[in-house]
Amino acid sequence: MTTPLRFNAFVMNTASHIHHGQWRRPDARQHEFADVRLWIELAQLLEAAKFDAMFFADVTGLYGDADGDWSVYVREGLQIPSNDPTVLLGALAVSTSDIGLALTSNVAQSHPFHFARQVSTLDHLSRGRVAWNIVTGVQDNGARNFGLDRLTDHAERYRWAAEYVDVAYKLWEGSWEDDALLQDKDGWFSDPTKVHKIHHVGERYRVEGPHLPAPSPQRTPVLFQAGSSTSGRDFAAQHAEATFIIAPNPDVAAAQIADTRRRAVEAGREPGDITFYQGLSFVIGDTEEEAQAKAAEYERFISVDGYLAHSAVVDPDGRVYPPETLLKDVETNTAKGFLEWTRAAITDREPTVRDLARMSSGSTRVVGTPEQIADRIEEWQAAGVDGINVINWVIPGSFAEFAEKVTPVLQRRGLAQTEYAPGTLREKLFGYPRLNERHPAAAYRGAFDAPAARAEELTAADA
Ligand SMILES: Cc1cc2nc3c(=O)[nH]c(=O)nc-3n(C[C@H](O)[C@H](O)[C@H](O)COP(=O)(O)O)c2cc1C
Repeated sequence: MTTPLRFNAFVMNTASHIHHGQWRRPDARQHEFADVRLWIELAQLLEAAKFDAMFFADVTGLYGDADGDWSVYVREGLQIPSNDPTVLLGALAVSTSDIGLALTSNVAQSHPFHFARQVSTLDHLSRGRVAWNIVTGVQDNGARNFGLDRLTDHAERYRWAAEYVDVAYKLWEGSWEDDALLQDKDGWFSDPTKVHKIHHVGERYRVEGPHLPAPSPQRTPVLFQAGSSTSGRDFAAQHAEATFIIAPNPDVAAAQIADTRRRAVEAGREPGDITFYQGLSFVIGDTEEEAQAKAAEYERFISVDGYLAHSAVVDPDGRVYPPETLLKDVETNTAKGFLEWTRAAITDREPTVRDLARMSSGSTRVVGTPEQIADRIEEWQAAGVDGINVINWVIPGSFAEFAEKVTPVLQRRGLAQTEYAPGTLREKLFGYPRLNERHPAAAYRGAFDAPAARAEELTAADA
């Protein structure tokens, strides 16, 4: 029995997200990203094709030695200008009914009390379709935009993330009991004995509570995570319901999936508690020759400067390493997972920073007919991948073409859903409404017994 894979449209609220230079193509409309109609049109196209979610990446600054020459980002529209995906998801929530809405937010950009409230609000607005891609950030400039001197050290970023999600779990899962909200026009709006302060006191945060929103359909959003270093895998193993990887090939993916699932079991979860989404982009032709010709056409628009800048591997002082630097000589504080993947994929020699940049653009590209693309996707599924984050070349064209030509082939093979399951995003993806009992957030259900007031005190006051 073939298991359908999950398909997310991997996008960003900017003109040049991953495949830099493609916004210049005549058929590209990603430069219209500030116009909500572009996104509503795309969301409805994806929903008609039964995509599982729109997955918005996001960053809070510029890559590389942005305090040096950062003109490349501005020239290339490389994630600047960019708009906030969290705000955009509100508009998409009211323009769709079933597709998931995933946003990326890093732990330095928003206080967890405020972020938890934003997410609960979106989960209410979308009737339970929000997901959060937990990231720790990758940019010195992105950190300096929030008062830090530079990007926090890699290991410390994950410790920070652990406290951040702890605060959010307490607010989402523990502050309000399930039957606290009454809305009784003859009595109380909510039962004060069932709404609790969380009194979080930690290394980075002190949060009294209670959570201001009443429980949303999912309470905790579906939890994605992106980060593939060993620290990233440990974090994913403990917290993620789904993790986003961009492995260079199915063998490297299989090894990472097995390792992360092993860590999940060590963390008290089950191997199936965590799913894996591989990032892939597609060049589709009715014939192999047509696909190859289209790939050559995309190559014509590629911005090498953009790829080098985006994969900017910076040294601890924030200086971008020269492209010919051997990766074994690189000491970086940013995304270590990409280095590990490059070194796992290129084993006949020591790879360089240029190899990493080239891999970022090419290794995830699948070129062929719809049937050949479906064959490749089956190979990734055989490696243990549960879903695909579809990376676009052009918006909306890349997704329109995938939906028209590849999705029907996948559906015929049982590799893509033909209908949405009922319920919230978590129910659609995993078959149950709340985080399961093995997730650390579950420990906070009923954990705060100091109600706003004791029932007997209130009864007396009421008398
Ligand atoms: C596939 C993938 C996608 C990522 N997307 C983002 C993103 O959209 N925004 C962001 O700030 N960081 C992103 N990151 C990096 C994360 O911030 C991560 O927490 C970390 O800094 C790098 O992860 P690693 O060193 O564990 O691989 C991504 C990392 C990976 C592997």
